[in-house]
Amino acid sequence: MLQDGLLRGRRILITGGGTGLGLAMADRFAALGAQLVLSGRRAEVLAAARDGLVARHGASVQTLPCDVRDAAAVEAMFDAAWQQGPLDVLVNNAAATFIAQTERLSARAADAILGPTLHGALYCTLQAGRRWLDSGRPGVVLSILSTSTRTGRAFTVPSAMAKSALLAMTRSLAVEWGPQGIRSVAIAPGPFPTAGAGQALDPTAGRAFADAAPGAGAAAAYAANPLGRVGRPPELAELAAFLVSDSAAYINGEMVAIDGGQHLRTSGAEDLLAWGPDDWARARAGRGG
Ligand SMILES: CCCCCCCCCCC/C=C/C(=O)SCCNC(=O)CCNC(=O)[C@H](O)C(C)(C)COP(=O)(O)OP(=O)(O)OC[C@H]1O[C@@H](n2cnc3c(N)ncnc32)[C@H](O)[C@@H]1OP(=O)(O)O
Ligand SMILES: NC(=O)C1=CN([C@@H]2O[C@H](COP(=O)(O)OP(=O)(O)OC[C@H]3O[C@@H](n4cnc5c(N)ncnc54)[C@H](OP(=O)(O)O)[C@@H]3O)[C@@H](O)[C@H]2O)C=CC1
Repeated sequence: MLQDGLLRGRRILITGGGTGLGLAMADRFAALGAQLVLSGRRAEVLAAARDGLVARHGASVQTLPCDVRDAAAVEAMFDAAWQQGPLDVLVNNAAATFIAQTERLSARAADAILGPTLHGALYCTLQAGRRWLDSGRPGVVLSILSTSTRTGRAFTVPSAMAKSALLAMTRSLAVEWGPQGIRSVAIAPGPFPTAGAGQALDPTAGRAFADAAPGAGAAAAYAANPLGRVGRPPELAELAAFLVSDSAAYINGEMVAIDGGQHLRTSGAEDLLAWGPDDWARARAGRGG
């Protein structure tokens, strides 16, 4: 249990902060006293997240709709955030993925994943880093990656590539920006049953990526995990709160996996090797394509 008020007064921008793991982090950071800046493409999703955080914690929450694929829009978002006060922490959480046979990916499909996941996180990191360096302020960049950075992952190749590149960014900036008081850290989640991940990774409804309680469709996913379950978003949020806080002041350039040890056994995607053409056709149809 982290100490009350651990993040009091810290201003933290979370990309993709209106849903899933981003919202779980926002909730925990707010409970620990942080002021939040939430970004994502959908203004109405951000507004609903802000209303909930205000109701639950009386938190200070700024919402800044932004498509992180657009470098100019990212710069404008950081200008708007900094106008209300300097940020202390950037959480690179926004990302996109879907399962697909790699040889069938069009260039647009690859870019739909690389754009937000890799370019978006880099654009945000550059904007935050420049402002911290110019003002001599310390800062923390926390990037939400994936255990694919350790295992690779079949059928989600652009996502695995983007997350691995961001791990390289985390390690490189730890050295380059560390002397100026800017820490770079990362979390590699295993399967956490958010709505976004379910939609992106399990279009055939419950085969491999099911909801929190073990059921028939989820049996394989649970059996694959040494701890016999998927992750709970508040567990990841607790780790994130620790890593961005001063309690982790000597952690720099490190990635922490939170997956019950699953990646030591499987990347999570091997079951898809058994899929035949009908399975893939159903998966494509599941997204309306
Ligand atoms: C089942 C086993 C899995 C094992 C899992 C193990 C452990 C889990 C590890 C998980 C690691 C990472 C997880 C996550 O990132 S979860 C977060 C997921 N959240 C999101 O993806 C939210 C954002 N998503 C989106 O915005 C969209 O879903 C999308 C990614 C599709 C992007 O939308 P956009 O509007 O930009 O894109 P378009 O619809 O215009 O499409 C662009 C091109 O991409 C092609 N496409 C789209 N979907 C698919 C698909 N499912 N398969 C193949 N191709 C796809 C589309 O056709 C366009 O290309 P073309 O113009 O050439 O047709
Ligand atoms: N859940 C899981 O099992 C795992 C998740 N992860 C990582 O955790 C993070 C959160 O995922 P999760 O919460 O599950 O999924 P979500 O789909 O809920 O989160 C993705 C968020 O990113 C935002 N986003 C997507 N594209 C853009 C864009 N172009 N510009 C700005 N924001 C964008 C979405 O908001 P909007 O659509 O409004 O823009 C959404 O809030 C991601 O980095 C994911 O890769 C890693 C491993 C496993």
